[in-house]
Amino acid sequence: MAERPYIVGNWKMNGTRAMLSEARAIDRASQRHMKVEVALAPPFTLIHAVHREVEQIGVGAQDCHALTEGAHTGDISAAMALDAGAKFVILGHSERRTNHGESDALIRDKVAAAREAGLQVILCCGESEAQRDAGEAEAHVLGQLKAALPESDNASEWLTVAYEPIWAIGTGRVPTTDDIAAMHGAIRGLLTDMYGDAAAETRILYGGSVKAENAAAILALADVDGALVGGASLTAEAFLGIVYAAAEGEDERA
Ligand SMILES: O=C[C@H](O)COP(=O)(O)O
Repeated sequence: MAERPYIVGNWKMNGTRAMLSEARAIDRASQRHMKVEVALAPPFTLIHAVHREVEQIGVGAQDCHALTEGAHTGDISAAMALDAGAKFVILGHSERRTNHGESDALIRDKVAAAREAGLQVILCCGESEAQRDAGEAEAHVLGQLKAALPESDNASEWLTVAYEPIWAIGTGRVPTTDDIAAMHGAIRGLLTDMYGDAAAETRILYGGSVKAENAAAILALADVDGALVGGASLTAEAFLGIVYAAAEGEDERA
């Protein structure tokens, strides 16, 4: 079991400087709950501003290019994200895979680029509703991870996995706790096969319609080490409800 629960807010394509007050409020409140690690991934345009605004929480990017520099209009390299204040990058999110046609091979290259630059990686995986209905969810998710991860490396120092069933993202629908636990157990098994006992330290987040109301039940599951939160990370009030649920869970376990 990883040391502290990790609650990460992914602002997606939301946020202007007016939202810095939300980041500040999240940061200040999180300082009173040090048993929980909290981070935000704002859009590229706000990484530097959020980094300057906060004292405690981590700041990350939502994507990076697989190359270090060059003629790639509109793209951002891992080193640029790091320079702006990011300490991690979310890679392989289903919205990148769907909207930008990102393949497992490209995501593998991006993971390598992020590591080379010194960024931690939150690697996303998740099945569609059709894949789950066909009984292919686990094979699909494990296949995504195998395709994107290096085989001989101690990943626990830089890797976080986020399991996000596509059909649960932004829909208000959440898998059963049994289904979440089964998938997280399977992911832990794969990481252990790949990286040995150190895989116990790799955090596996759940993402998909996490809110204050369902966070405690999800975070209490075996092999769920935190949450990747979209919509409910856009206001301090909603996001902190999840942070507080994680903190209360830690208090109960203590
Ligand atoms: O990255 C976050 C996930 O896609 C979850 O988004 P959501 O909390 O809005 O369902």
